[in-house]
Amino acid sequence: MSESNICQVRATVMLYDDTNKRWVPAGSDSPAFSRVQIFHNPVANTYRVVGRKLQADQQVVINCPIIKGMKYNQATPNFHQWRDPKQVWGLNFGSKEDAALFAHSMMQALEAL
Ligand SMILES: CC(=O)N[C@@H](Cc1ccccc1Cl)C(=O)N1CCC[C@]12C=C[C@@H]1CC[C@@H](C(=O)N3CCC[C@@H]4C=C[C@H]5CC[C@@H](C(=O)O)N5C(=O)[C@H]43)N1C2=O
Repeated sequence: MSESNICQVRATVMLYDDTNKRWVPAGSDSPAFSRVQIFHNPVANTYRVVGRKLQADQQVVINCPIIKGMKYNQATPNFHQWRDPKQVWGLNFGSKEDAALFAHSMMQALEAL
């Protein structure tokens, strides 16, 4: 099924480690930038956030469905976060413009679900 890419930004993808009450970089332990995209599947009308490390290995560090009614928290102009059933995701954006672009697409997706 073809998915269209509705936005693409640079961000460090983080997960909140509830046990130790701290943020850890998603994927291997190097907190490096990833290319984070929101994909839309128009047939199923589903959206998901996919992030791949910008480094050579292109490791997928996030592949998270956007769930109807999800709360997207813009904690600061550069750091946004949301909960999924299992964990809390955080995006530390490379720029405030990237953060605003991603938030706009996320809001569009949440409104369309
Ligand atoms: C009801 C609910 O779920 N509330 C959630 C938030 C939420 C609300 C509504 C809908 C969804 C969600 Cl997810 C909640 O509050 N959560 C989710 C897990 C973590 C946290 C809990 C406690 C800590 C205290 C401090 C605060 C925090 O984490 N930051 C402050 C703001 C930016 C600041 C920026 C960057 C990151 C990079 C590393 C660390 C640092 O800068 O060194 N850091 C920070 O310190 C960041 N917390 C949270 O956000």
